Amino acid sequence: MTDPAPDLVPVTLLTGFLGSGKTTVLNNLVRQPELADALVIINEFGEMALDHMLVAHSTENLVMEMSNGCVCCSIRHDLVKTLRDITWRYSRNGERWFKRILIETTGLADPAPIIHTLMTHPRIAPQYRLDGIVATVDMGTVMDTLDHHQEAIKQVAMADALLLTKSDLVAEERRGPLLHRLDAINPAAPRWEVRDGEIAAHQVLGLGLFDATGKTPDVARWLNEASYAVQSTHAHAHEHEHEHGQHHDENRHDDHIRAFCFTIEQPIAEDSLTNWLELLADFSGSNILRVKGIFNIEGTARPVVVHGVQHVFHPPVTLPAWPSEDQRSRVVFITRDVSRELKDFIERANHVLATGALS
Ligand SMILES: Nc1nc2c(ncn2[C@@H]2O[C@H](COP(=O)(O)OP(=O)(O)OP(=O)(O)O)[C@@H](O)[C@H]2O)c(=O)[nH]1
Repeated sequence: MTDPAPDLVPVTLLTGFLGSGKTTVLNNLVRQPELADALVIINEFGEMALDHMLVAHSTENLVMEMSNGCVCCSIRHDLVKTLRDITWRYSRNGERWFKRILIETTGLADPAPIIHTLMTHPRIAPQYRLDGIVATVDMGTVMDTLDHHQEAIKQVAMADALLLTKSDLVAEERRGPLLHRLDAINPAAPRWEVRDGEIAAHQVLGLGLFDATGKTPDVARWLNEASYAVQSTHAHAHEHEHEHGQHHDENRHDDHIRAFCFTIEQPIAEDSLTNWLELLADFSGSNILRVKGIFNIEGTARPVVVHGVQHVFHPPVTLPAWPSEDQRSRVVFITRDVSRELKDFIERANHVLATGALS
């Protein structure tokens, strides 16, 4: 297990569908003192690179990436190159001056490949860590967007925080169904209503579990397992479902998203966690969108946290202390297209965690 590594540069990913207000938010964020030492990377797709003109950041602190070709491949390639080069390109007197990075992705991006690059690339992972995924959601168009665009659902499902933009354009009676729909996709992420990009930097920074100030990280917020209506039982799963009696169009993509939370009462063996991580890493499907867990390991006083995007996991991190009285192990899965096979797999993973037995 590793200790939280304050020397890794935190990276915040700002995602959200086309026109959902990312640049407006970014523009507001970069004026705040917390982001004075941030390097901003804007990834634009296609011919028209306009976003950077809208961002009121010193051009010294701004990197524009232009992508053509396949969104996912070119983003991955460009990002690796940019992140590799910026340490020397943006150093003063031989020292890197920026303390954090903010990446605005193109609205069509699936965030997963970008996150995988940050977490696994041999030249990138040792230098950077994902601080959080923030997704803007245009309240005016989100229903339609979610109906038609898988990427938008993935952006919402994977986010650590949702910024609900343009609420001024939404009639009061439309808000309920809209929030309900977001509940079904990502019940745990905190949501902030944002008018014309106005959001305090501290609400979108430090969403991960590392805290350079040495404070105990806010695991409760990170895991937010209360939103899954967890009742304490032994290794028991609770599925976050739509409310009964609700009728949805069967073909709606986001009806395929489910969130599960497991709680394990007894401390678990370290081997169980190792086996569990191996099992998940071997899982070949991409239908596990996000996994987060906090673990009480036998014989240790400090909790271990793990988080993964699809089958890629950050190395487990030992926190300085338990953040609250609750010292049970808890795991959250956000999944897509929950087939019988996927359910069986999650059950098996759960069993491995509770017992350590791989079969
Ligand atoms: N009414 C209203 N308009 C907003 C709000 N936030 C952003 N907008 C407008 O929405 C439009 C799109 O905002 P952008 O910030 O460019 O969106 P984006 O996600 O960066 O767009 P792409 O880069 O094209 O994906 C702009 O005209 C903004 O002025 C809001 O809270 N209310």
